Amino acid sequence: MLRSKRQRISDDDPLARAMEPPPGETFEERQRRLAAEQEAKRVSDAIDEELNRQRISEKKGPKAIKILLLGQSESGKSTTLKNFQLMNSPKVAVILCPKGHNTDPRSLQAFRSERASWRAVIQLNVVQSIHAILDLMSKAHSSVHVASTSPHPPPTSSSSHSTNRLSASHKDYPSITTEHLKLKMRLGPLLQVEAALVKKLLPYGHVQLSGLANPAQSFPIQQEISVNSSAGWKGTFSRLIGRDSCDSSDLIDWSNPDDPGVVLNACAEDMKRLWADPIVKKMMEIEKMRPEEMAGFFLDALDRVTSLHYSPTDDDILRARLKTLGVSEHRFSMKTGPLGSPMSHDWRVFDVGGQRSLRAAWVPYFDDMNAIIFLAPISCFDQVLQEDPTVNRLADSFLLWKSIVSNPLLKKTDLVLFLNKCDILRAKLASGIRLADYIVSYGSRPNDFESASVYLRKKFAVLLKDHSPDRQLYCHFTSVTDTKSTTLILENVQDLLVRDNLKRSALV
Ligand SMILES: Nc1nc2c(ncn2[C@@H]2O[C@H](COP(=O)(O)OP(=O)(O)OP(=O)(O)O)[C@@H](O)[C@H]2O)c(=O)[nH]1
Ligand SMILES: [Mg+2]
Repeated sequence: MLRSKRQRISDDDPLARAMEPPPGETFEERQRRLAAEQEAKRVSDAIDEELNRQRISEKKGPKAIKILLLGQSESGKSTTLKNFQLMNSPKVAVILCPKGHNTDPRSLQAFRSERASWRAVIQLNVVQSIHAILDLMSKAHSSVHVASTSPHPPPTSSSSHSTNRLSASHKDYPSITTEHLKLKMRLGPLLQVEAALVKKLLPYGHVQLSGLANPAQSFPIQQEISVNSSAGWKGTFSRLIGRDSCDSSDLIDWSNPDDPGVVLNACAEDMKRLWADPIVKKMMEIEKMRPEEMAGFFLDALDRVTSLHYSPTDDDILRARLKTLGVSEHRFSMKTGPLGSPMSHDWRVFDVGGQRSLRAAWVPYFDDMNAIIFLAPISCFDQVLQEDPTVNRLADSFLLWKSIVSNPLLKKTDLVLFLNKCDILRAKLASGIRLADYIVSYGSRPNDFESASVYLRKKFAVLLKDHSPDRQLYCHFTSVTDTKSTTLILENVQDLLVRDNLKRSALV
């Protein structure tokens, strides 16, 4: 009975039928068949084992190479990160978006979902530059007014931006006219735009008041917004508009009368008038205020950035200023490798906030990094820290570099030094600002970029030699707002780190 049931199953099941011993199999034939089956199983198990081994080793993989970006606030860390983003964007020639806001297909890929958010940041940067100039005008006005009614000169209080500058002790401002006062009034609506833009970004960050409150000025004091770059602020404006698209600038409702761009466009001529005004220029000169060297400077592109259909280019995004709060991690998979045989590597780049109060948050990341890119803005020799106006920015960079190179947790970490903002240094020295007036030891050396940059590099090299003598100095002169040169430098750095990584894994 049992037999007949098995017989039925094998009749129904083609696999069972195929596996059945051939009818009338002899003892020798059976032995041969079983041996063949055993061999087939052995081969199959070996294949499974190999596949399993490959899966495990893929999982373990070559470890991601981790880079931590360090440096004081405004040194260019987030801008360097944006360069990594640009390098990592797929270089496809197909333009998927219907509206070609930017002709570089690479850039369409890199920042496309963030463009509307960066537009708002740039608008805020523009408004804040104008705000700073208006503050200065108010200050000059009140100081001239006080001087004309008082036998004593007014005390010198600094404007919001001049707190970042070692300012002149004696201020002899030119008088402003009623035309200036009218201009200031007409620019009033920009303050509402500023408040609205700050409010939109606020849920993702935090507002800091910068500069000193001046009771004589009718404009409120400046606010600087900082965001946690991992907090999703870049989607803020897309979400406000409410839909998803391939390029977030396609989501901007150009006909919305409440769009900040409308007010900026309406105030464009007055902003240009203010920026070109000779009396305002004279005031800025006295105050040593040079907006063109400040973070987020767009006053030389007012026609473009205030146009009704303005959408930021990559260069604009690189120049936009938004202070970082906290630490954020960015993952890239890039083809890099020495000897002309590019391999795909996973890269993790960590961006941090550089302001003094945020530096304690760097330490937990120290023991797990392959490399640190340390940014020192060497153009800042005549500026002070925003968070502590008693400290010179260059002096702060030297101290910070010293503490990084001598930190025992970073003993095995590669250090790459970017002496940044070389474009600003070059322009500053060419305009007659003397390095020797701020660094006495510079002495009578020529006040040109070549001599100054070599001198400053040497200062950083000496600190490394004194505090970490076994380490080699990898140093680059950079202007990280220039993507072309920065891409070459970052490729060079990546090459160095891949080689180093390979060397280390060979030693392990
Ligand atoms: N002209 C010029 N501007 C630069 C350069 N590097 C950075 N900037 C600008 O300087 C401003 C500050 O740069 P960020 O990259 O935001 O500075 P950060 O180090 O991230 O600053 P925190 O986030 O405050 O720590 C931005 O507006 C940049 O566009 C440079 O080499 N040249
Ligand atoms: Mg930053």
